[in-house]
Amino acid sequence: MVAPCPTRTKKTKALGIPTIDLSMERSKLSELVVKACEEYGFFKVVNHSVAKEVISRLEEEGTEFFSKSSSEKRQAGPANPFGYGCRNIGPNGDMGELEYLLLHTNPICISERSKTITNDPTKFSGAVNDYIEAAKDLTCEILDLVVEGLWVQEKFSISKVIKDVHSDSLLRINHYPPVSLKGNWDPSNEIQSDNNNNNVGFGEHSDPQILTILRSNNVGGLQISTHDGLWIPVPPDPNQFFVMVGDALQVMTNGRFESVRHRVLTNTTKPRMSMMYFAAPPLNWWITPMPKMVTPHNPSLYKPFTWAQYKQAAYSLRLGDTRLDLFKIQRQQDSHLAPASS
Ligand SMILES: C=C1C[C@]23C[C@@]1(O)CC[C@H]2[C@@]12CCC[C@@](C)(C(=O)O1)[C@H]2[C@@H]3C(=O)O
Ligand SMILES: O=C(O)CCC(=O)C(=O)O
Ligand SMILES: [Fe+2]
Repeated sequence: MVAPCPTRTKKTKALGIPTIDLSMERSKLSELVVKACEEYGFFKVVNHSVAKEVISRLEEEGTEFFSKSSSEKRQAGPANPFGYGCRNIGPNGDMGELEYLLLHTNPICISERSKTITNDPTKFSGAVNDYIEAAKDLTCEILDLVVEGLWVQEKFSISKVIKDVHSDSLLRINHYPPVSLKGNWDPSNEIQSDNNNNNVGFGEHSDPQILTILRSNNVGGLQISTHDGLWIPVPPDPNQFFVMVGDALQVMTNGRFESVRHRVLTNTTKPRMSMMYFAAPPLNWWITPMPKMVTPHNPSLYKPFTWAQYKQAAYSLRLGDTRLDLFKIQRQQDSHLAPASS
């Protein structure tokens, strides 16, 4: 038997994460974006136009908030689903080694929620709103490239649903304190560990939305799963952004893109802080494949559903569940085959 060589596998795969330079010529750029979405559902963007100061202001607000005492932080919670959450993820018993702030991106919601988060709500909401605007612009730029690269009908736009005032996009700031390897193992809790006994900060899942824009400090832990089920560690890069295909974009491309499954393992010595912008349509928006993605040879794989229906399904399930299965159209693929003889 030939044993696999773990170092080699890790190195080769780490190099495999696509990096896309947004300053490139547009037609080549859209081609590369589509290729990365098809192959990994994940890529890193460099040469984006988000100002460093917009990133550092949100980072400072996050650091200040998470350094408060537990009782102060709990005043902004519990997360149901918005607000401060600690270890509980979602309503169905999922747990992770993290604490977080989950916010709706509507400016009125931000301004109300900020009052429970900090003594200087104007400064906090200013930093959050500026970051959201920048992340939204980056998302729209990428979605326009997706549409161009797929050669879908002229004038078709996914970015317009993200810009809609009723968009249901979210912002999450995650903080993963360092956790020693199995150090505080407690038989009563539900924290899982991977095969190497690393603690799971945020369990395996895909994001339900259209696209996620992720940025973290210089502490690693994020891993993505390839289509063949291998976990690839993503080296952190605080000045750049990572882009993830979500379930809704999988449907819009009729399965040509697949949402990327990902997870976060905790570091043993350093705290990780990450910020995610989850780009979503308005609640009443129908999620269906784009016109050119459906042909007689390539019929729709999914029943039509609204974003509200999909969210309801997501919140009724566990973090790691493949919720899109609920909306798949079952076709008799092998109907031309003779029934198996008994
Ligand atoms: C366990 C859960 C947390 C989650 C809602 C869910 O029931 C399943 C999806 C989870 C997720 C993953 C991406 C970000 C997030 C905010 C979302 O929209 O879906 C979270 C939800 C959450 O933390 O509330
Ligand atoms: O914290 C991270 O790096 C990723 C978290 C994540 O996947 C999420 O919040 O959906
Ligand atoms: Fe995620």
